[in-house]
Amino acid sequence: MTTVAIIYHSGYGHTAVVAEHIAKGVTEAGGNAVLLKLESASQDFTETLEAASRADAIIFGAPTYMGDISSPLRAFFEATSKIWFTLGWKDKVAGGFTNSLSFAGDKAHSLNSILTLAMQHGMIWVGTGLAPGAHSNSDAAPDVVNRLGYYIGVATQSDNAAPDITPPAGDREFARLYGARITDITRKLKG
Ligand SMILES: Cc1cc2nc3c(=O)[nH]c(=O)nc-3n(C[C@H](O)[C@H](O)[C@H](O)COP(=O)(O)O)c2cc1C
Repeated sequence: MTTVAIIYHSGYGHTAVVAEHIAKGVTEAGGNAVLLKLESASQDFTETLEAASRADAIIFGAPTYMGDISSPLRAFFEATSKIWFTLGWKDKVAGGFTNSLSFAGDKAHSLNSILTLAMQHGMIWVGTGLAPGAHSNSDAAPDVVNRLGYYIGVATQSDNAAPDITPPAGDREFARLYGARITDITRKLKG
């Protein structure tokens, strides 16, 4: 079975909702989703590194804080340097997601941080593979998939409200489709 590790941080629960919908997509596509939540920048990453190394694909996610990925994911990235020395994750499939408050909010910078890490490891990056869901603000209703128009990875937006109601349905569906896409592509590549 195709195993997809989803390694993410979420300070207030909104990015966790996105991670859970990616996992749903993985499962629905017949894959084995392994959700690995990072708690802090100073935690011991040993078990997460080992679980990631066992997976066929790794999807990294974090909220955008101050225009970049939050510090636990950055610390985890630095902890992958020993794996980088041996190119241990070369040709694993990779993807990324981020959530933030603003519609833009410099989320592209966070996705590029994740993409850079994946490329340093020689991984095979999978973008969203979706057309933009909206071409104007008036089209960008909460139930529209890819309403922010992202291609590198999944970008979602949550309001200052509880994570059971935000990010909205279209963003959750965007995440679910991405999990399924990465599972299908990984299966084609790895057999
Ligand atoms: C320290 C901090 C910095 C933030 N910086 C940004 C930012 O640069 N852009 C943005 O759109 N939202 C920013 N936000 C808002 C968060 O991205 C937003 O609340 C998001 O839903 C948090 O996700 P989480 O619940 O998974 O932690 C910031 C929030 C915090 C706490």
